[in-house]
Amino acid sequence: PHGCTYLKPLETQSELPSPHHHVKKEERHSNTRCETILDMIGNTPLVHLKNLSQDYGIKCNLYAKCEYLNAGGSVKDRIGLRMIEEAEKAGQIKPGDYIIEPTSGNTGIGLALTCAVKGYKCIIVMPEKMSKEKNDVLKALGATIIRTPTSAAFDAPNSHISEAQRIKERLNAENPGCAHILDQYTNPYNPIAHYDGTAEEIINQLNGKVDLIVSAAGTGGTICGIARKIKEKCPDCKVIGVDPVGSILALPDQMNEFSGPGFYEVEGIGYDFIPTVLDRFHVDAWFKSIDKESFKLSRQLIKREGILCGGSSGSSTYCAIEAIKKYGLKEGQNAVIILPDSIRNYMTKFLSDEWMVARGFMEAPISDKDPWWTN
Ligand SMILES: C=C(NCc1c(COP(=O)(O)O)cnc(C)c1O)C(=O)O
Repeated sequence: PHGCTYLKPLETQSELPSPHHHVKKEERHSNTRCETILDMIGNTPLVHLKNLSQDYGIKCNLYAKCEYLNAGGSVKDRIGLRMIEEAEKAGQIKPGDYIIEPTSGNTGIGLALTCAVKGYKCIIVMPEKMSKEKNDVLKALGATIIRTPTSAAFDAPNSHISEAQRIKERLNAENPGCAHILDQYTNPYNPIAHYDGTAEEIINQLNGKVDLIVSAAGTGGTICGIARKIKEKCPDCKVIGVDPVGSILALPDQMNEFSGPGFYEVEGIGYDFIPTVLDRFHVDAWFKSIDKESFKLSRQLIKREGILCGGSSGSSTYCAIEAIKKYGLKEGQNAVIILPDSIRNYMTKFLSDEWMVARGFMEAPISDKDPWWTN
């Protein structure tokens, strides 16, 4: 039902751009007309990381799938829209209802954006750890935001998951059927959105030649949806999952043993339980990520490629470089990193030198006249 239309009339079938058509700058978006901003979810660009490849001596083609260029600023816009569309199709929700979701923020923004356009009331339940920037975007989109303790275990009564359930029950007690949790942790349309969308786009953008895909996991919807389609169309492609130290998503389980604090700063990835939508066996190999290297790589993507990405993008990029070296990807082979969200969510966090220095993620700049991008 959605779809941007390029206004330039195509005279004949032969003029239809092939799926591998490199859209020229003058064609892209300059004449796009959309019914709503929801049409600007999906079809994100795949960008060649030439400078970073040079910096790390990478011989294969290294690409970034820039999911931060979705309408709401993250990969989770895809599932926010798809979960609502499927619930509408199934007659489960109607405009005016409450859509409630436990989230680390980006799924919340994707849902709140869709709710704003379609006329739903949105209630987002988000752990305290998540940034003020996400909170402010959600507020601007008209969502009601409830914050929960970061340290609460997923099944504790004060976790974001339990709190969302309580709010839903209370609202339905007053007005039966008015409140719904679409639930990204169990909803099949979470991975399906990536099976149908993200994966197909990558395969088309690389003319069907994909040798490695690296994605950091939270619910696991992105990596599982992509893995299922890639294994069908590019069976030799390696699918690499990234899980932060302190989380338990990686396999084998021994990788998840650690002695340090369970807390990590990167937002959106890793959990203390295995989400239903995450089929860990679809992933060929898991790599563990740490905060310091994640933020270092995010800052390098910004500084060397002009790619204004978030912290988990650095987690995936760090592990992608490790994986490319481990598997010896050669010239002509294609590696893809999923970059889930943008710098917007972390302006007062990893983008701030003070914030980074205070947590030991970087040395204090030589002088305050030398902002981070000069050293
Ligand atoms: C689970 C949520 N986010 C997932 C996420 C991910 C992982 O995406 P998954 O498809 O959930 O595995 C990576 N990076 C960032 C910045 C994210 O926000 C959420 O926003 O509620």
